[in-house]
Amino acid sequence: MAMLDRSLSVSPFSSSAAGHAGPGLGVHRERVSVEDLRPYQRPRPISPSPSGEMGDDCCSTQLIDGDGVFNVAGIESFMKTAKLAECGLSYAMVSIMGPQSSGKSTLLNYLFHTNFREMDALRGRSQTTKGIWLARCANIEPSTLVMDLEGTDGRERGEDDTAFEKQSALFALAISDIVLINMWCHDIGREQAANKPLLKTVFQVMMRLFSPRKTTLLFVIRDKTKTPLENLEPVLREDIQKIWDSVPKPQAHTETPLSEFFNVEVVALSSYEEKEELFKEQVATLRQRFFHSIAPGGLAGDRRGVVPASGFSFSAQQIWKVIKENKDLDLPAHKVMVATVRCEEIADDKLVYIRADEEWLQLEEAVQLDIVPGFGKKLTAILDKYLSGYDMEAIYFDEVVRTAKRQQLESKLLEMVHPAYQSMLGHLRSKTLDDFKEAFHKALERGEGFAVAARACIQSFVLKFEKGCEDAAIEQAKWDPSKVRDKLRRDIDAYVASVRAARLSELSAQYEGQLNTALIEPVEALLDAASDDTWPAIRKLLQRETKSAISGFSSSLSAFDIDQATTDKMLAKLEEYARNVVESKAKEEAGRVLIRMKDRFATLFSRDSDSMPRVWTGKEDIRAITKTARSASLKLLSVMAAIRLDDETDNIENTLSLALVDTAKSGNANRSIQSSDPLASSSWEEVQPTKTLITPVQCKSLWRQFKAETEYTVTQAISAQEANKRSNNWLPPPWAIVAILVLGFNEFMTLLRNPLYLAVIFVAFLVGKAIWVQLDISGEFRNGALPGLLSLSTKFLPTVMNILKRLADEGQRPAAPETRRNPELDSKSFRNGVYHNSTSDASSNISSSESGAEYSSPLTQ
Ligand SMILES: Nc1nc2c(ncn2[C@@H]2O[C@H](COP(=O)(O)OP(=O)(O)OP(=O)(O)O)[C@@H](O)[C@H]2O)c(=O)[nH]1
Repeated sequence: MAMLDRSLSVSPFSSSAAGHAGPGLGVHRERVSVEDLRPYQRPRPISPSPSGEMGDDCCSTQLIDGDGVFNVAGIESFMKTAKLAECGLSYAMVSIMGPQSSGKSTLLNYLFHTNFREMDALRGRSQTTKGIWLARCANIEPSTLVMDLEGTDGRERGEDDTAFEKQSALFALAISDIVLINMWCHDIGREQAANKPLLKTVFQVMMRLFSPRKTTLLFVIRDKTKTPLENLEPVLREDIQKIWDSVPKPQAHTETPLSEFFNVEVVALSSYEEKEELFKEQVATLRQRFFHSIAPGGLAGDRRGVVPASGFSFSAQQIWKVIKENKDLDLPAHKVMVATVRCEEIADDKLVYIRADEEWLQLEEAVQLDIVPGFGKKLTAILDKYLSGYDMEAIYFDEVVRTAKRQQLESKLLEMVHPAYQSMLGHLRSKTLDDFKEAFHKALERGEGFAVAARACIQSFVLKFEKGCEDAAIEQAKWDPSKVRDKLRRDIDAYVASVRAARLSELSAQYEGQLNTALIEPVEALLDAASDDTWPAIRKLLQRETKSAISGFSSSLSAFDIDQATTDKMLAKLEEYARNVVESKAKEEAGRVLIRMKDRFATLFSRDSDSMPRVWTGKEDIRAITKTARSASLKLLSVMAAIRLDDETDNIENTLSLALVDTAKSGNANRSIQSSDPLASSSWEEVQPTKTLITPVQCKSLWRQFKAETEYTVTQAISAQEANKRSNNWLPPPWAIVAILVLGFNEFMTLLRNPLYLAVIFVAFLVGKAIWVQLDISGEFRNGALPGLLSLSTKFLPTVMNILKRLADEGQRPAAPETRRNPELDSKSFRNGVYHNSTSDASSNISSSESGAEYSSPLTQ
């Protein structure tokens, strides 16, 4: 009753309405404007359009038709026209119930300046409002929606058809903050009051709300009589209480007072038909109570179950659906359900909008191609736009639901934009890597040490990458770029390793080349001059060059900052390379040993100690020369037979010498030794197989081949020597000379006694010598005796004739001073019994020297 008392105390009609219900009453006087207090000019009743809408300008629609069908299209259109979605929670819902043709629509139109259809008074009382109509009140803050319900106890539906009445009552209670109960003044205190069944229905359906919110029931007493309201109100409240008490309640609410569910307010209005002006004034005053109705202390009941305006359409549909299905209506659960659906819708809208967002599409396209400066800020702004949009739209929905849906939206948004972020990081990574490569190469070209340059560049570019990541980061997510950074580090490290490997390889190649130059030709020369000092010299050369290369290589490696083990390994490799160079060269030379041996033999055999070609005159000891030359060749073979880089000693030379040279000397006397031939083996004693270049067997074979191939030279030399001897040995043997002297003593004495004979003999000698030279008798017989005789027989007579003719010519020619010969010249040009001019003399010299060289030419071959 305390509530009733309080309500009554604030009612403009509770005390002052008695007797003189006039304007100026009520608690909201200070907010009343002149416009509001001015009696409202009743709008002309209008007829609903076939679609159920009353017109565009009045912002109203039929929410549920007479058959209980919800007008989804109508309410969506109404929501847009009334811009309801923008109201958030700042709106109030008012509905009116009451008997049919009790002036409900008339009251609403005057109270809220709406255009609900009213009955034409001239046509008599019949049902004008069917179903439930919805309109937006004009010029009331906050936005107020009003529902005009179909009248109760109408003749049109029949006495028993109360299903729609109950459904619409429940619907109105579920969504309204204020429910106006329209009743005739004369029904108060009457047992058969017209609105008693209505109130019963209201209280019954209220029980079906699982957790009802407190609704304000504003009883509007129509056609107020002269009885003051303070007298009427207790009677009315008594009636209400009786009805409440008579309503069957669930166990939980048997003792629950009416005030638990309802704020009861009462107003009384004069008759519109009889006291229209007064009616209007009272209605204008009542209108003031609807201003700021949802503020604390306002007319509206508690706002626990209110759904945000943007969810009103969906909420109303769902409530009506539940009511139609005759299920219990759990308003808190309904509120959560509406919040869930609406927040999802809002979130889905945001996703759809962002996918078509021009700014986002441009950013997404740009980041596919290259780095986008300020990517993080741009994307943050885009995401923020849609997330704040969501927050604004969903702000009035259940916080738990709203937050959960926001998180879902954020996750979806982040999932959608994450590939762009990844793409950005990808560009950053590849750009950083490219820049690193360029800077690193430049640093190396400038001559910076490899390790120093690598360290500085890595530090600088990883820092750059991290700055880029910071630029790409968005505020809505803590995305971790460490994986990409790690990949970049791996790529950089791999690149540095590859450059290091290439540089080291170049460096190795450079020192290897240096070793090749320093070793190959000198080793070849040393091996060519095979002697006892050959391998010590090669060892010395190898040590010197290796030391030099290792020292250079080692200092170059220090710039690479590589570990000691690797450095040692590389140095050892270079050292081994140097050794391999020498060994390879030795192997190569060993492959040509036979040629070398022959060359050496030919050189020593065909040239003397002054390197002059030998002329086999007959004085040379061919056997000794051959032996010396062969020994030298054998020396070559023994030097080439094995690699001796480790200062090792072996017995190869002795073995070869014993087996190949001394065996021949000892001849066949040592047949038994031959049976244990030291060369009948494929390896040398004390020499590792890897160090063996020519095996004993190969040596033997080579020697045999060498001997066979040099034998011809020796034979040629011997032949030449014998030929020379023959050509120079024209004197008869000494015994013949002695015989001649003894036997020819008488003839000699005769000659001495007669000098004329001497002259004749001298002339005969000269003629004979001339014929000898002219005929070149020795030359003719060179090709054999028979061809020589045949040739001489043909040439002899003409030559003799020629000589005689010349003598005759010389005898007849007078001596002339200018043609006198220089006796000195004559003596020079007369050689071998014939004259030669100076030119022929020169050619004769050449020919002579050539003929002298004829003996040596076979040897030099
Ligand atoms: N006596 C009386 N009649 C009124 C009053 N207000 C309106 N009327 C008349 O009652 C008749 C019905 O008015 P409506 O406003 O259409 O009544 P309603 O309750 O909306 O009617 P339904 O929508 O058919 O239920 C009209 O002829 C009005 O002129 C009033 O205060 N007193």
